[in-house]
Amino acid sequence: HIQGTRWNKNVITYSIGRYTRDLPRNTVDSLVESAFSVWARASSLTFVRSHTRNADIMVEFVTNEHGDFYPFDGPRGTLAHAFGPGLGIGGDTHFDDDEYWTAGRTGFNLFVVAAHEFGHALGLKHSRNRESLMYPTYKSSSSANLLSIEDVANINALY
Ligand SMILES: COc1ccc(S(=O)(=O)[C@H](CC(=O)O)C(F)F)cc1
Ligand SMILES: [Zn+2]
Ligand SMILES: [Zn+2]
Repeated sequence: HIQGTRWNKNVITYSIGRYTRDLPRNTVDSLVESAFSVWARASSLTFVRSHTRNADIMVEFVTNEHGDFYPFDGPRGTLAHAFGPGLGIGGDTHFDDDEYWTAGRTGFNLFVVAAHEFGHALGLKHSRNRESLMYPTYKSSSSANLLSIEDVANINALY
């Protein structure tokens, strides 16, 4: 994902394309909004939802081959991916719809995975700190605010 390192603006738009059938649409909308607000609360960034396809961050649920060079892999394995900041596909965030997406502790928690992916969409890399949201492996953290001190420091070092 060869992209720039950061967005050159503080107001970032997102839109939601194809949805999953695992959850009601308005649940997906609110979990996505909550995942963005985790980063908004910790930084000077603001996220605005748009209903056009030319938003900065396109959020979609897709399976297998889906038009970029990173096809998904069926159930388990890769859960999602996000491109770093940039024009076009930059920032776009895809969720593998062969996973079972939930708002709770079964399946994969959409809020937790989205918050991690949006970290990548903002330009953050993985952390080696198990407490960090940007640690490379999934765990269904129940805590309302997922960010570690390191995550807050990293997003503020970037913006
Ligand atoms: C905590 O959030 C996540 C952890 C691990 C993943 S992942 O297992 O899909 C990961 C992709 C990623 O780190 O974004 C893997 F390389 F595919 C996604 C979100
Ligand atoms: Zn993709
Ligand atoms: Zn990651």
